[in-house]
Amino acid sequence: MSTEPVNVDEFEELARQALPRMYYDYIAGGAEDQHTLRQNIQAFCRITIQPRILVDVSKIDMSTTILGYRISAPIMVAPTGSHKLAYHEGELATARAAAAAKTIMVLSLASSYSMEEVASSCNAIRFFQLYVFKRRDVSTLLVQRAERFGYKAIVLTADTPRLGRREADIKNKMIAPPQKNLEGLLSVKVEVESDQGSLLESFVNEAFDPSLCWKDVAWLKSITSLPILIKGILTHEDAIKAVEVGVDGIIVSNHGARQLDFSPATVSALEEIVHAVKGKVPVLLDGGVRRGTDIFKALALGAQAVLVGRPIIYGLAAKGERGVRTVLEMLKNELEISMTLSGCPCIKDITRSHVRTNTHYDKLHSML
Ligand SMILES: Cc1cc2nc3c(=O)[nH]c(=O)nc-3n(C[C@H](O)[C@H](O)[C@H](O)COP(=O)(O)O)c2cc1C
Ligand SMILES: CC(C)CC(=O)C(=O)O
Repeated sequence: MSTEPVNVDEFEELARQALPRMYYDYIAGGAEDQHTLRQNIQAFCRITIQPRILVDVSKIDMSTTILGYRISAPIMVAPTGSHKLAYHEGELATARAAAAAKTIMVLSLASSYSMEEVASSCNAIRFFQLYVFKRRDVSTLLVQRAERFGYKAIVLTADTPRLGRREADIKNKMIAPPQKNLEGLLSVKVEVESDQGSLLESFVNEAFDPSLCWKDVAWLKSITSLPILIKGILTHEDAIKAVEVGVDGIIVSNHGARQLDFSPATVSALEEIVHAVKGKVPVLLDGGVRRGTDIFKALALGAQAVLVGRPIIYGLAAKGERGVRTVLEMLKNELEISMTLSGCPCIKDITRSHVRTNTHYDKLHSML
């Protein structure tokens, strides 16, 4: 029997075997009771796909355009920090795999390799994810470097005024991994007692700016000409505000359930956000995407693309660059078969009527 993984979930077990416990727990874990972590996956399971038959599906075109950039399929690499914890070539390997898959990589500010090193290692289309520090001058400098080194958009992560309570990291006394982008600018070392729990949490709580608010989007716009996406939107109220302050895109995200436990599963928040946005800016989604059918469902509910977080790191930990390539290929292949079997030759053919959410079934059951 082959031990090669046949789906994305199987990479998680390989990664678990390959990684020191502290790192695996950090990557896999969510906040507190991890309720939202489970719901991110389960909410997809409550949606059914309504296939159409007798459609010519001899050619399937998964390509799409995000902020004017053509990608081979609506599957992007989510920003996740510290890829060297998983594999020595870290984000350099991830970026090469994203380039091979002809998709967009969102590089985390908290990357192990610097944004300049990643830029020169591949020709992937790259966006840069930003955290705003109390030291605004540092964030400004990072944005300017990203623009200079060919990053095509800024993804402002807005759900992290402080770090969520990740109990495994507290128990493991998770380290604060080095962040190459901050070298010479900001130290990740914090003054704490040695038995005080997660050092990453201490760093974030000391360095990130919890006063960041809507008016600061104007500040961000004043320091860059790049398009700005806001990551971490979960309500229609905030989606409307984001459009009002003039962002160029929205990422529906609960940070992989690592911040506020009991925040909604992202796919269950998607539709109200799509309705609120009324097509004015693209809406993307991340959280719990593990199958091509998940991607199909998110697109049917109005997302323009999805981003994938943990599976990319699991691929990296298990098999380096080849692992990330395989993860992206698996998701693409699965999306292709989902589109074929549901009668959708192109991305635009996937519509709201191709899925049902469980509310339909609840209604049906109450009628029976
Ligand atoms: C190990 C890890 C590190 C992360 N680091 C960042 C980060 O630096 N910036 C950020 O905006 N989001 C970060 N995220 C959140 C991801 O961008 C994304 O929202 C989440 O992983 C999506 O859920 P999924 O892992 O179920 O695909 C991180 C997630 C993980 C698992
Ligand atoms: C806070 C960052 C350094 C990493 C992050 O966003 C995460 O661990 O979820």
